Parts: sequence; C-alpha cells; structure tokens
Amino acid sequence: MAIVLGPNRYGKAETRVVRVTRDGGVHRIKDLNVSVALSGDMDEVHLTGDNAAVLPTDSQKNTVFAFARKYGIGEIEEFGLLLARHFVDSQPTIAHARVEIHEYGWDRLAGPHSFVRDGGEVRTALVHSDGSDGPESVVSGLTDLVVLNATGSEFHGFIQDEYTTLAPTDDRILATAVTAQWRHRGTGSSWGPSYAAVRSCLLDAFAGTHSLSLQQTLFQMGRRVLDERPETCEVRMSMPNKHHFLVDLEPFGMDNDNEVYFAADRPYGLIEGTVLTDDAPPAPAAWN
Ligand SMILES: O=c1[nH]c(=O)c2[nH]c(=O)[nH]c2[nH]1
Repeated sequence: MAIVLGPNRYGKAETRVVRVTRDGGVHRIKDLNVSVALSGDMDEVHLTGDNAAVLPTDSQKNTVFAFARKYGIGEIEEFGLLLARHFVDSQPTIAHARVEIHEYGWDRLAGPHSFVRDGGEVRTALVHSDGSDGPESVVSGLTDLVVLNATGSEFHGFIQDEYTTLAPTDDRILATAVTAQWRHRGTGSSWGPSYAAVRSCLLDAFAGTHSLSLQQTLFQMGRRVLDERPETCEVRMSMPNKHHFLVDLEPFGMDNDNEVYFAADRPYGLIEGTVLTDDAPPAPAAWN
C-alpha cells in the first residue's frame, strides 16, 4: 500500500483590510475579510519540506494590503479577480487561486467621515482563477439576510409517524436568515447593480410567496433570481427555519389568536437547496 498526497491548498485566511478613500474632505470606507487559498506544484513542500514553490501566506496577506492601496477597492468580485489572477500569473508554481471575500457594510453618519456598521447582511464573493488566460468562475452572495413574514405561511400535509407531535397550521410566522450564493455565467457582470438586483429578487420572492413550506419559498426565491437575472445560472441557498411558536396563554385565562410567539433559537430546521437553469454549464469547482 502506498500513501500519496491528495488534494491540497494553502493561503492566508481572513485578512481584515479596511480601505479609506479620501474624496476631498469626504471619506469612503470598504471593510473586507479576504481569504486566499492557492494550489499548484505543492508536492515537494508536503513530501520533503522543500519550500521553493511556496509563496508565503504572509506575502499573500501583504499583497491584499498593497493592492488595496494601489488599485483601491471597488466591487469585491473585481478585487477578488485582481488578486486571484495576480497570484497565478506572477508565480509559475501556482496554478490555481481561490479568493473569498466578505464585505461588511457601513452607513454614513452626519459629517464627512463618520460611519455606523449597518448590522445587516454580509455581502460575499468567491472567485476561482487559473490565471487571466485560464478558466475562471465568480460566485456572488450574501449571508445573514434576516427576513420574516408575519402571516402568509402554512405547513400541513406532512408525514405523521409515531413521533410526530407538530400540529398542522394554515397560519404561522415564517422567518429565516438567508445565506445565498449565485454563480455568474461569466466574469464580466456589472457586479454592483447585479448584486442589488439579485438581493431585491430574493426579498421580493420571499415577501410575495404564499408559503406552503420553507422549501417551496426557497425554490421561488432561486427561480426569481434566475428568471430576472440572465447573468446568473445557479443559486444555492441555506435557510434556517427560525421557529416562532405560539405561546399557550390559556393558563392565564387569555386567548392567543396568533399574537404572542416564543422565538426559539435552537434547534432549527435547516433548509438547503440549489436552483439552476437547465443550460447551466457544470462547474462544481466554482463552489469549492
Ligand atoms: O417549512 C417547513 N419545512 C419543513 O420541512 C418543516 N419541518 C417542520 O417541523 N417544520 C417545517 N417547516
């Protein structure tokens, strides 16, 4: 039996870079968490400890800061492509770069240089590149988009086995924290407008779907994105069912006509799914 090296990658994870742009007296900020993972001719470093092919993760971190200074930070997909292409194009031993970026939003306060963290969802981008001449993919996304429908949600008709106690309902709260990622067909989308439009599709479909299950809502959300945004071809979503249980107020002589709920934080149902167009080119590596 021989023991061999399997798939591997390495890089600097979670470089937190904040870029301030001074526009006269008015400041703008971009606040990112950048994770780089590189792969290529890395047999020797694993098998013998010869580091000749290794671009240190420390240099990768420095590159993130240097590029923020040199090029500024626009849309995160663009910044990710810039970094990924640089690592592969500049280093013969690096064949593939994966750059994942999370962007934290800041809202402007009164005055030209004060901000408050928006506290809402986090915008994400996942870029893979084999260099400027090679295959590339871009997946945009968001996490923690917390939404709630106070009515318009039912759940009934499910399996009843010997352990089922859940009562069927034709009126419940439906709440979730959406994590969604959508794959672009190419690498030339208008990243900012596309992000805003996809986000609206997700929200509109969540609000506009009379839900018979969170699974059905998930599919409608993905479908809305693919219907309206031709630059996308696949949407993956992960949505915890943030259960809201009606509180029994009878012991206190009170009724409860869908007015008082207990918001449980765990356990939660976790509903996950992929929605894609039937012409979506297969790209499993785009999600790695
Ligand atoms: O929308 C739902 N889907 C489920 O699969 C499920 N299971 C459950 O207990 N409640 C719900 N709600």
